[in-house]
Amino acid sequence: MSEGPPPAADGAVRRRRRRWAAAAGALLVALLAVALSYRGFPSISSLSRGGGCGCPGARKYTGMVEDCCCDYETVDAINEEVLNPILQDLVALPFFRYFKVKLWCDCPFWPDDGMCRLRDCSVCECPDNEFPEPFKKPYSGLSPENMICQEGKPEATVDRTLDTKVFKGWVETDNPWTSDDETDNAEMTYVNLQLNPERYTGYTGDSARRIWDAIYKENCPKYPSEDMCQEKKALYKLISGLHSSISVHIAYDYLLDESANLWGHNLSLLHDRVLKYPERVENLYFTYLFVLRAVTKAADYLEQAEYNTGNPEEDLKTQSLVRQLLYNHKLRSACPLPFDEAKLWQGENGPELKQEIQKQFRNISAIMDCVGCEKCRLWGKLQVLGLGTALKILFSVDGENNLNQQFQLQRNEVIALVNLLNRLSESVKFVHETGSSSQEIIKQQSFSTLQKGAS
Ligand SMILES: Cc1cc2nc3c(=O)[nH]c(=O)nc-3n(C[C@H](O)[C@H](O)[C@H](O)COP(=O)(O)OP(=O)(O)OC[C@H]3O[C@@H](n4cnc5c(N)ncnc54)[C@H](O)[C@@H]3O)c2cc1C
Repeated sequence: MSEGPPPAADGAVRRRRRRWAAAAGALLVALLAVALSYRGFPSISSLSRGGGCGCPGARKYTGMVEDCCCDYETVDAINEEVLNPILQDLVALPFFRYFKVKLWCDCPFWPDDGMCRLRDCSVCECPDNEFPEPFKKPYSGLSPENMICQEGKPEATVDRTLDTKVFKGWVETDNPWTSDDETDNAEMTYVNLQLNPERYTGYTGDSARRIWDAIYKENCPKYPSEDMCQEKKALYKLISGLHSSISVHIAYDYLLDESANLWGHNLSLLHDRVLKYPERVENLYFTYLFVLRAVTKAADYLEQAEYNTGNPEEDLKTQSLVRQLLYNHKLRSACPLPFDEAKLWQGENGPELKQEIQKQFRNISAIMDCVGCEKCRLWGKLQVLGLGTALKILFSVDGENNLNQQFQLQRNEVIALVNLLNRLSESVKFVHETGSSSQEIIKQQSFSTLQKGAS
């Protein structure tokens, strides 16, 4: 009697094993799909969102950006080919790299916020010798007292080093959409934005959450239904789009290994905070188009503005890049009206609604003084001023929809506006480039976790 199975039976066993493997594979895929949907992943069909073939990994966002006049494909193409390269060069030039800001934490809402007091030196509890020497190096422009007050997080500190270039002043004018008085120079300092990239700072927990909660709950609640008016919906989307962009920058430049001071992309953070929620990506594109519309609407004003910093070569370059940004032929023909602001404030109660929303936005701007991390406060203030400037341009000071003769921008508003556009452009680019690959990485991670669990 032979001990092993006959050759014919051997083939049958192999076929049976293959069938079992196929069935087990199908079961795993089904389990994976359930697990992914449980974790809040969009379904495979919603991944393609009208992208044609519906294959996972295919481009996700197609068609018109909601409430805008330009589609996702055009935004991605124009951003990558035209806008991003111009903006990247522009923000590095002297005119756009120095931002005037009141960094003192002067929170009007939570005077007892320990986090805020501590970080701004009212209470300095950490002894200087707690900080390793290499941590101090990049911040040599700061006084030792300032170093003490960063709770061991030097990456959250603003580097105030400036070069010796001088500025030619612009008009001093206040922005009605923001709470800071932009004409008041007391306690204002200049910051070189190039030395302070927006990135991971370690600012998390209750303090950060409280800021976002206050912004959303009290000042721009998520629109509950289709009934909500367009203007309130737009305010929510602007803030949500800005929030997405901040999260994208944290994910783009993340401290991966603190002991080795290793920085890099954190794709799972990008996925968990932004990509997992299609609405957050949509709001990012919305905010980008809104700000782009403001920049192109103010084209004549911006073209004639003074970009003098005392460095003729760099200033000529600034002027030339500003013109390229404003009058780019590709942009003008592909996306002539990124957002149609004329549709807003048309109802009977338009003027009252505008006052209400202006007040809410001013409140949001005041909340920036409560952000308990200096660098986050810097970028929070800059970007909120940038949005306030876009709102001022689109719905100019006296409520007219057209820019009137008296319309004026402050230099700092223009700096904030262009730097905000650049931040949004970077976020759109990163989301577009890594969107589908990060989905794949997360899926593979979930798949191997599932496999480990099954074995
Ligand atoms: C003005 C400001 C600037 C900041 N800048 C930085 C920075 O430069 N670097 C840094 O490391 N940290 C920064 N932070 C902190 C950062 O934004 C997060 O708060 C922090 O990383 C904790 O993240 P989280 O996962 O708790 O969710 P959070 O981002 O704090 O979100 C809180 C809640 O808001 C909702 N939410 C999240 N995203 C959106 C969205 N796009 N649209 C609508 N709702 C949303 C969700 O319900 C979420 O649970 C900043 C915070 C603020 C308020």
